[in-house]
Amino acid sequence: MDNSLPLHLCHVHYFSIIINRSHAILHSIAIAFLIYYRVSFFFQEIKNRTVPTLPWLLIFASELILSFSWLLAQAYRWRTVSRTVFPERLPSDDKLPAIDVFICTADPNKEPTVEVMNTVISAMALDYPPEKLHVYLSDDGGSAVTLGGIKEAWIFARSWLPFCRMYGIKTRCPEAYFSGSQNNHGDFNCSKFMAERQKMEEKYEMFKERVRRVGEKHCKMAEAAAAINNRSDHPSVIEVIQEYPNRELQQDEVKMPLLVYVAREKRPSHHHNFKAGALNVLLRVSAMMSNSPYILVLDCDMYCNDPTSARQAMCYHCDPEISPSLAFVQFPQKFRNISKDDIYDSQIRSIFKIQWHGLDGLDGPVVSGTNFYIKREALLGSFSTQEGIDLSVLKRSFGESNEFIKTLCQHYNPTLLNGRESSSMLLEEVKVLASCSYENQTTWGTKVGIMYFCVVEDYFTGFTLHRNGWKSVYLDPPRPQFLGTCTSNFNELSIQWTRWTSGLVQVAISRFCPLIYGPLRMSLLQLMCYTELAFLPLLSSLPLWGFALIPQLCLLNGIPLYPEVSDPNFSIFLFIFISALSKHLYEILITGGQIRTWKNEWRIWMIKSVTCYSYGSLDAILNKLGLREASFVPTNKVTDGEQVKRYEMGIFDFQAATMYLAPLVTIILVNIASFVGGVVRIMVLDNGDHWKEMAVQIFLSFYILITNYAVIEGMIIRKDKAKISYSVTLLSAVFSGIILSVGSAILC
Ligand SMILES: O=c1ccn([C@@H]2O[C@H](COP(=O)(O)OP(=O)(O)O[C@H]3O[C@H](CO)[C@@H](O)[C@H](O)[C@H]3O)[C@@H](O)[C@H]2O)c(=O)[nH]1
Ligand SMILES: [Mn+2]
Repeated sequence: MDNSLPLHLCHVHYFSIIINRSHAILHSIAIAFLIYYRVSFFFQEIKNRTVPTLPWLLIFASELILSFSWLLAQAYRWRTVSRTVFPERLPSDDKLPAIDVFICTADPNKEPTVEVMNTVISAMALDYPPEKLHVYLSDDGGSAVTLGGIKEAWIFARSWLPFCRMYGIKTRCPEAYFSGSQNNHGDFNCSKFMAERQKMEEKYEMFKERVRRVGEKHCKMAEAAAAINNRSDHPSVIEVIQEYPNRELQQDEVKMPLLVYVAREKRPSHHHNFKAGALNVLLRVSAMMSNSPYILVLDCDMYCNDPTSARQAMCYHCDPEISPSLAFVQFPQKFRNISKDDIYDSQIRSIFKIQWHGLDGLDGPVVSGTNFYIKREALLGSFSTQEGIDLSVLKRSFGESNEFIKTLCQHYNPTLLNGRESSSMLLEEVKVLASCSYENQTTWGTKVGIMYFCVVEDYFTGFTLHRNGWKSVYLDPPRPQFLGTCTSNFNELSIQWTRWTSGLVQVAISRFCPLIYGPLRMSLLQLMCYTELAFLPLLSSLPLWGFALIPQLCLLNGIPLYPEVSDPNFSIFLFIFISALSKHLYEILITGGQIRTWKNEWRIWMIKSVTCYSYGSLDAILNKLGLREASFVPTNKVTDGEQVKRYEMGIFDFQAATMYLAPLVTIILVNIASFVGGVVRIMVLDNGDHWKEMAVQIFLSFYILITNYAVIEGMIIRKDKAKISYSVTLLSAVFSGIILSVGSAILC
């Protein structure tokens, strides 16, 4: 390696910085004018006021909250960067550090085994020395189907890995490779390659067939055993799928990474802490078996799409200058099933294309659940330098296992895998580490490992790491390193976002609230970003409810809340509106989006704010009051053909729980009523004199209606299965009637 050449480069986006900062200044000035306009109302004498105080106050509160949220979000725009790496400059293979890959799965019914095994195989096929790669699959379902599946995966991988290595295959997830287009054939068109490929494909089909049969067999057995649900009640099962290297390799033998199946013990009496709990078990089990200094975490549906990600991440972890404070390298979540329209913003565009790049210019992105290479030491600490540290202190933190505590010392080398006798001892020890009572009276999940506090373990773990002074890096190379399946229907999306927002708000309203827990421990800008995320659900849902109801109720009752069109103050509102829309459009266009992306993002933001963000916030508040328990319902990865088709065609699928639809439809009905009512009122009652005063409110209703035209269509025009059902519309009509009458009585 030539030491003079850097392993990576960081590009600061100066142009964006100039635009962002100038825009932030202009927009702030406009907001200041708005506040002045609203506040001066309260200095008028009460008898001169033409508008009741309550609606004025409410709409002002909505404007303030939204402005505050906007202000926090400016931190992401302060210093945007992107990065390039040079993996070819890494030291030779024998000097590379080892990596453990953690893959989590929870339910073979929602997470098809073949898909999970594709992720496992793609991870085994990473372009990294196989003796330095160890793949662990955590099965929270404790399912025989998954165990059977992983054994089949091992067998298939024995032929698949050499094939990929030999022909330099880039797409090493077999399903993606065989279902892909011609460009997957690589540079090899020779007949030998084609014949090999054909053979591989047959083997892959056989593999799938065998996995399917394992599934069927298990299904029958479970039926026979009266379908005892042992998902939440079973002992731990840990199996090394192939012991390696427990003997000398034969010359022609394929070098394979270590593959381990781990189902931790589950008992109804013990809280299992969802994915965070599973990852902490893997942290302990892997410490005994391979104890690699770096860990790649993957969701079961996120396969490695480019085998070079490990080397790319090592360009940072192996750089002695930044490595000491670097906790993890995060890759974006990307999805293979994003449609052109992406009506639900399933790709979470702004997070992965804008916000994380912004954080990368500060102290680094938030842990994003999957696709990150994290340093074991960042999660567990390292105790080599602190000699004389009391063993009992370590035990209080890490639990009773002496063997595990040994692994925390630097330069510990797990040797237990060698030899049959020691390996059965090892399996006994790891069973203890995977038992559900192991963490009792320890600091697992509170101080060490992945954090338990909320269901967004990723956000909270990232927050804790940054608060402890660690940094992170965001790497978004042109070829997606990992590809997953996104939620592509409204119901799943709502479930997922309700879970996320509930977790985030849980942090926001706790003692870990970034505003209390963060200051002095991290930079102001980084803190603003963590605050923005934690409060996002509240800061979007509250004002959006305000904007969707207050001006409308006032419009129906002839109360103006905004300046007249001819009033100079009108331009403040006009400016803020146009400034917000055009800045958003600018951000989308420079990151490769299109105008329709812009339209879709506005719509889904409005929809999510009044549905899942609201429910998530409520859930967190009830949780805080002790009225509800946190839950982590994994998303369903089994796709329904019709739903997929609708998503691809950009048609909303309203086959969702009434709970998610009702607020949305109610708001639309209120807006239709106020728009029609407002216009009629002005035309008929006021002979058209008052339109100037009411113009903004009429426009607001109109804007909400055209943006959400899809909902109106689903309610009135569509006849298909996925339209909004009459019962939902009827229920919402009742709600909107109540809102209109009670609201008018209170407000006006
Ligand atoms: O009790 C559980 C629940 C889930 N999982 C696994 O966690 C992963 C993520 O679950 P998924 O249902 O796919 O949730 P998503 O909403 O897609 O996950 C996002 O949000 C989660 C936090 O809510 C993060 O953990 C994920 O990494 C992130 O991709 C999957 O591999 C699951 O198998 C478990 O291992 N145990
Ligand atoms: Mn997922």
